[in-house]
Amino acid sequence: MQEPEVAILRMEGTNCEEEAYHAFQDSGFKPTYIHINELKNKRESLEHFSTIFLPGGFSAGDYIRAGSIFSARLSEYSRKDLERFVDEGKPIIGVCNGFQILAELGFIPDLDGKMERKVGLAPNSSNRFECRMSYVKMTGKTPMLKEIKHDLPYMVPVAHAEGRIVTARDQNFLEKLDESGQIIFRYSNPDGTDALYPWNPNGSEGSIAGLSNFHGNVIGLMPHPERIYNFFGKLPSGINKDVLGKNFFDSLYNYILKKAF
Ligand SMILES: NC(=O)CC[C@H](N)C(=O)O
Repeated sequence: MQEPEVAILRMEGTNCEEEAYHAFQDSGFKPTYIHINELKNKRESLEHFSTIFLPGGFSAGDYIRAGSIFSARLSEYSRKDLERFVDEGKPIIGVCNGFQILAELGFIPDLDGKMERKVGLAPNSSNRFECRMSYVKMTGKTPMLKEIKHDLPYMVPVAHAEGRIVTARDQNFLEKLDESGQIIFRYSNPDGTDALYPWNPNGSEGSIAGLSNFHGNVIGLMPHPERIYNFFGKLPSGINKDVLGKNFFDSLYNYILKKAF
């Protein structure tokens, strides 16, 4: 069977593409780096990929807001292709800076399938860059992460300055997201209880760590599952915790096989 192809998008300032490349390869994907200028110059297109991944980093130096310039350029060169990708139910995953880009694009979380910007990633409440291990619990219902158990604390690294999720002022917006299973991950204390700082590293409303679009095929999360299980970020030996790492990418692979994109 041909390996599913994943496009790992990057531009100046992206810095987690290599960990992502190895993470996808370890789970059976064929990864390809695509620089934003290749989309601009039409030297690459997205339609033959089964998955798009937006890695972490400091794209465009986080100028204006983290992710805003990468998102504006993606919108200019490839918005139609990206929207078609979403409509076909293909996975688009954004980790950390990638989540910030997807939120700026209005792809997460669309409510009832309408793409509009209702979520922002603001500076951490601590007003500093937070970089450490954290714990997340799966609380949503995306069909792409079936191998991730609900309500179990998974250890996973975080490293960001603008990870505090803020939402539209409409009063029951978070309740609607919760009802439709779009709050994919929440930060947790190591014992699985609801997290306060430092286990919620940024002060996000509802300790939200990751969101999806209405149909669950576009996911953004601040934690870095691509960093935890390969030679970039091996866990200290003897840790016998559940980690969010290869299981995250294996789940995506199994979803792709079932959908046969
Ligand atoms: N690790 C990352 O992707 C960091 C994202 C962004 N540069 C921030 O600091 O919030």
